[in-house]
Amino acid sequence: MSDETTRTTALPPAGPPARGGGQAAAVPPPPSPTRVVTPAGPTAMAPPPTAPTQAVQPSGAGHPVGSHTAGSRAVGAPSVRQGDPGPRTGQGTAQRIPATGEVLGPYQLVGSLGHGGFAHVYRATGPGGEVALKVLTNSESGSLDRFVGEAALLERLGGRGFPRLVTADLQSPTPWFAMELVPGPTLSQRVAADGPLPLRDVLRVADDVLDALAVLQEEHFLHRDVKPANIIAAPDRYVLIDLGIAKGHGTTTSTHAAGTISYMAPELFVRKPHARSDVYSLGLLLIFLATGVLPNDLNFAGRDLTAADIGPVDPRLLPLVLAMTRHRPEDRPPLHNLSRTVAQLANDSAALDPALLAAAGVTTIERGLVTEVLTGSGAAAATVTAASVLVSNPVRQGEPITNLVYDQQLMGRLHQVHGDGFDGAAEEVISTYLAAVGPQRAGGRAPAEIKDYLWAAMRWAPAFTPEGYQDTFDGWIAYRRRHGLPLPGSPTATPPPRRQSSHPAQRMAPLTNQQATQVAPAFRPGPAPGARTAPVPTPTPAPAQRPMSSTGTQPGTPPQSPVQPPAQPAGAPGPTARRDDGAGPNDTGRDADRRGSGGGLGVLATIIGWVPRVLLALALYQLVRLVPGFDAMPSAAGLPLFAALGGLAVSTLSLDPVWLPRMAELSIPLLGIVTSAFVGLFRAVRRRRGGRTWPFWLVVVVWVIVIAVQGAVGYAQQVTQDARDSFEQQREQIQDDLEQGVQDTTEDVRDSVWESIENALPWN
Ligand SMILES: Nc1ncnc2c1ncn2[C@@H]1O[C@H](COP(=O)(O)OP(=O)(O)OP(=O)(O)O)[C@@H](O)[C@H]1O
Repeated sequence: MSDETTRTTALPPAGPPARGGGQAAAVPPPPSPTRVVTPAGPTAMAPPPTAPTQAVQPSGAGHPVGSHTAGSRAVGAPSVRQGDPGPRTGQGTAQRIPATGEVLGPYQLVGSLGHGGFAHVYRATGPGGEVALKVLTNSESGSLDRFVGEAALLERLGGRGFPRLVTADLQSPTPWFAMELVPGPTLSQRVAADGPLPLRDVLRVADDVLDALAVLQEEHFLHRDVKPANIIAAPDRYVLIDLGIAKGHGTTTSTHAAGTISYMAPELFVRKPHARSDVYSLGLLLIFLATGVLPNDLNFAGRDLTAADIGPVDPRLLPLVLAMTRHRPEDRPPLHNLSRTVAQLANDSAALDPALLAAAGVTTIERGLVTEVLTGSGAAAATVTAASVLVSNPVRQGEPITNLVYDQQLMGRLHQVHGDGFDGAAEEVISTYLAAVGPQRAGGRAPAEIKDYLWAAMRWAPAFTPEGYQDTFDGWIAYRRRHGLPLPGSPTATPPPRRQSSHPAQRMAPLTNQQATQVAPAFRPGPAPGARTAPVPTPTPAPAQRPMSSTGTQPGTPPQSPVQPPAQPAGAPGPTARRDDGAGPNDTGRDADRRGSGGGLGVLATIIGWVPRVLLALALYQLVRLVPGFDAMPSAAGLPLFAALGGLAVSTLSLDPVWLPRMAELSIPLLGIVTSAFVGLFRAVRRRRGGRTWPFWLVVVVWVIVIAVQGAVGYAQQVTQDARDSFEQQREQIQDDLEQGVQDTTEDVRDSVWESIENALPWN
């Protein structure tokens, strides 16, 4: 657009040497080794700034040319946020998508290269030749910051492993930046066209991407969206693109998990980026390149991959990809170890160094402090892409349901029903889940719509139900029961083993994006089309929201809840096991049962559920009373119930009646233990978690200790008093004896003196 005020930034011909071998560029070297900023026009050249440095800054009418700090490095988002008074804020306004032929700054758009949920990328011609021109087309909150951040980071990277930034106008009503045009298809296009790559090419991709990630790591950034569509296969190298959601290590400022779900590392689902999160995605990418498919349902498996999870892959590659995709990020090898392993593989080295693939301590560079953080939500890229496969009512980023993919409880259960081939049970699982967490999470969407969205987001292909079973929740339960598989809600629930069914139809090859797009809208014949438009009902009493089949499956069998944790073999770690510890914020199974208890039984359950809590409070109160100084507080043990129980205990155990108050006191926690155990039994029958008796046992133990200490102290006091009394007695006795002795002696002396005197008198 000719009326746009444009800043043109001509960068030096080359930054530091490209680690990824970035020799070839579609953009010829710019005419000046220094950055040139012009207010307008493709040819106008402003005087060079005072320092030969690069900076991406928003420009425009509000910013006089050269007002930015010369010599500063990448400054992007902060400058825009603080100083942009322009007409566009990037929030709340729809971004225009430019048409081919339009002019942006000095560039004319000659064709589309592709687009994501965030931006459109065009082939454009301008001064210096052809460029890839990226235009922000997403108007959601934070998009502009993200876009500016991407341009700033590209500039910092200077073409090392990534396209080199050429020019930017980030303050235009249609923000854009021009970068080096990397010729070639993306790796997803290449695999779609040619099938899996030979090992040699897979290793070259690994080598180049590892180099690019190392450069990023030096800048303390993660890419967070390593996937085939984000790597361009140039004739001489593989170039990583799309830094839109790159983020400083260890930051959790984003309110959304980010990345493309199929390739996302498990820790990103809980928004805890790790320095080795990209390693995980790259490991999956290599598997995809080598086999043409992604391993099945990784995100919620909660364990490391095994060879059985991966299609036929060159045995030399296997240890590498298994190490890279370890579930715990700290178990994955660091980048430099991986680079060395890849080099060994590429050189056909006979002996791989296994130490390189072992878990290694976090390196200094990985621990690097966050100095720059690109702000903004990265979830848009993944979720909008996934949502876009829905034909009608496309899901938009920001809808409540887009966060459901990050709910481990729900997704763990869906992963199970899907894995068993019972996609038809999913709607029931979802509706029960919504009844538990609140229908607002559905954002007015019907369970069928949500299911479609989740299936598309997870790239899950339609499953085939085993013969002889109905594709319903009840059918799933019947199937699991028949095959001796753990059932939902079993008290011994631990994660399910990854089951490779012998049923060929149940082996679900993940789809490519394209396949998912084709399949997802019509993947399931179950719900009638009308059902898709029926929104989830607004809150109604819990019993009405409970799906019919969750109240019973077969005559004489306990009811199953679709989102209850499944029973699984003991010892296996995983998402379900984590849920069972009861500490998770998404303990929807419990909630579901709480809310889903029907009618009078539900009220009864609630009342019974509170009895142990009241008893525990009373028992703790009594404990406090045992502390010297607090014994003046009124005792709950005097209540008729406890007094009667105390009396019963004394008579049954034939104790001294003096123990009556103590036994009444002790009856409180003991009654708590009994009621809690009963509640546990009651809940177990209703498939809920058992009652907890340990707090009462704790009270009893403390009570016994306090009483024992009190007894010991009392005994010691008694013994001391007795000893003191006896000593006193003895002392008095001795004193008496002494006094008597003295008196006797005195009398004896007196008598003998008198006698001597009398004898001495002359007249005697
Ligand atoms: N430098 C480049 N040279 C050539 N083609 C490019 C370049 N950058 C991007 N493309 C093409 O444009 C497409 C979209 O680019 P990019 O992934 O950066 O957009 P996006 O909107 O950020 O996507 P996403 O939604 O994945 O974040 C790419 O798949 C690629 O085909």
